[in-house]
Amino acid sequence: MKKSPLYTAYSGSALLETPLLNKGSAFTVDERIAFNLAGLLPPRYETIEEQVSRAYMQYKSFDTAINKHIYLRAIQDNNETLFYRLLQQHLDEMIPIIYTPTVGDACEQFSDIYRSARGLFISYNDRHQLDDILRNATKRKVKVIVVTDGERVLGLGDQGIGGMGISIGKLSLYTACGGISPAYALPMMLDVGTNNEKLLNDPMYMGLRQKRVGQAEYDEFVALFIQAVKRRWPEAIIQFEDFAQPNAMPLLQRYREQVCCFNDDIQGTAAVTVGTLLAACRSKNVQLSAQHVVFVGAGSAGCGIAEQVISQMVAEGISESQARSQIFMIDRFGLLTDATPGLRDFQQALTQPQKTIESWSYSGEFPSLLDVMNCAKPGILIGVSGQAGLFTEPVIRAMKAGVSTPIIFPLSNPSRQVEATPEQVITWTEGDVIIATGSPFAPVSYNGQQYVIAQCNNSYIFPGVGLGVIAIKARLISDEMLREASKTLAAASPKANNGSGGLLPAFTELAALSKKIAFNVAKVAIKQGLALEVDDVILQQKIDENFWLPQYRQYKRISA
Ligand SMILES: NC(=O)C1=CN([C@@H]2O[C@H](COP(=O)(O)OP(=O)(O)OC[C@H]3O[C@@H](n4cnc5c(N)ncnc54)[C@H](O)[C@@H]3O)[C@@H](O)[C@H]2O)C=CC1
Ligand SMILES: CC(=O)C(=O)O
Ligand SMILES: [Mg+2]
Repeated sequence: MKKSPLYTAYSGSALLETPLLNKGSAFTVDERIAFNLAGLLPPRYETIEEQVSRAYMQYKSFDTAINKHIYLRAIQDNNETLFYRLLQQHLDEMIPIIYTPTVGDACEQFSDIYRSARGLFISYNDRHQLDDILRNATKRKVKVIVVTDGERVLGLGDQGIGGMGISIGKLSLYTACGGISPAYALPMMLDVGTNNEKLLNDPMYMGLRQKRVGQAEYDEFVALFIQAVKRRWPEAIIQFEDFAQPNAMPLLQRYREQVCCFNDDIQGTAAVTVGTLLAACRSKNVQLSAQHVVFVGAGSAGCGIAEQVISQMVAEGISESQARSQIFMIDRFGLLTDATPGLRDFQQALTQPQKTIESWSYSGEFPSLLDVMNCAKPGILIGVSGQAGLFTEPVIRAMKAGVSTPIIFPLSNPSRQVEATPEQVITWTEGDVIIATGSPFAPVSYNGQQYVIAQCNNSYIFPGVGLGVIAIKARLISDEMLREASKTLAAASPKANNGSGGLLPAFTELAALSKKIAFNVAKVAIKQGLALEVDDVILQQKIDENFWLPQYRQYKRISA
């Protein structure tokens, strides 16, 4: 569909320096005259396809993933349309560069590799100038904000201001896979200090050089931030990303009824994991509600997934207490039971009664992961601990001894934090396994068979949810909407539908999948009274209209 012309007052070098508007060598002869660009560009006019060819050639010349990341980010900061066109054409190859695993390195090295401004950095010291700061944003019509405080970046711990890398990466996927115009997407970083000594002692570190502020100051700061966003962009979605466990759930509970927000690590991860589990169970011809499920890492992601697994089991017809009895949460000190001290509220609801384990054989104070494998005989094992190597050979072999075709999801990111590599899991189960990981892994060959490794990552969920919410201006994001996203994902599984192919659709199909998720999620929002009613035809039209594509528009000049 050809877009209408875009009217802009920018011209000359200001136009070339505005990434949302810059077309570089693709400015036409007429535009070069109309916008005072003559002489500022090499004479030859180029199409976006020609620009993509050059950019890809340059991209290929970099040897390391981090240098490729720096190069792609430079294009993004220079010409967003070209960046997304390049990404669209090489999605499989470039997603691991702009997102996990390489984004983890980019967050760790954020200050070292910093090049140019993007998004908003809001430091605690600026808490009384929030309205001014939000007014300074280069984008006026913001519809999606990804905000982090950098305290738990992937499985890499406190990265302070480096968390901005993850906000940028998530929003790149919102655009590349969910069609959200980059003009509407704003990454944000709340800088409240860092407890990472390495960063505090690093002369290059660009964030506040102090320990994180105390809880009362923190809560007040976040409250001021939420109020300021509500004043400036009342309809914007706020995606909380990579907040540490003490703040993730409390912030979600505090704000989810006040603003259109969600926590990606709790809710997005739950939606993608339950969707992938449903696909796995379907392809194995079993019910999720018949499984014992073990989680390693009873944090934001683990407890978020567990609660959604319980809802799904109840929807399949078992009682809630039965469903809870089938969930085994393991953290640093072993299985969580009602005798485990110091648990948070959301963990307490997921403990096993001590009396359940009375007949178990174990030696420590609480059963270890290996004990749980031997005694609970789970069909499903999920890793969300952020700790590499926890799924050891004895653990996987013990699981396999208790069940045929175990479902094993080591979901921690980035790749180097994975609980076990797909190759290890496939070898130790002798190839009889259904596996998905959080970061991308290459297919594994075992005994003459190729195993495609599904990437169970919340990036399958948030672009579509965001698109649906924006299309109908939903007021809030409900659990039911996220459950619908999960169901839509499960229904798109090639393996569950055809008995072969990947457990999840390929990333290259994510744009089409996001539109389906958007449609279904929007319908639920309408049904729940969270958005104005529209019929299906109009709804589809709104989704299509909101789906931005990386193509240049013709520019017309308006006087400043
Ligand atoms: N695939 C995906 O889409 C997603 C993956 N994740 C990954 O999950 C991991 C955890 O994220 P969150 O739950 O938000 O963090 P979190 O910090 O809230 O939870 C991690 C939990 O693991 C526990 N843990 C640490 N060492 C352990 C050990 N040796 N044994 C058992 N438990 C241990 C911690 O005590 C903590 O409770 C991260 O690596 C993150 O990258 C998170 C969100 C989405
Ligand atoms: C994928 C994601 O959100 C995480 O690892 O934190
Ligand atoms: Mg995250």
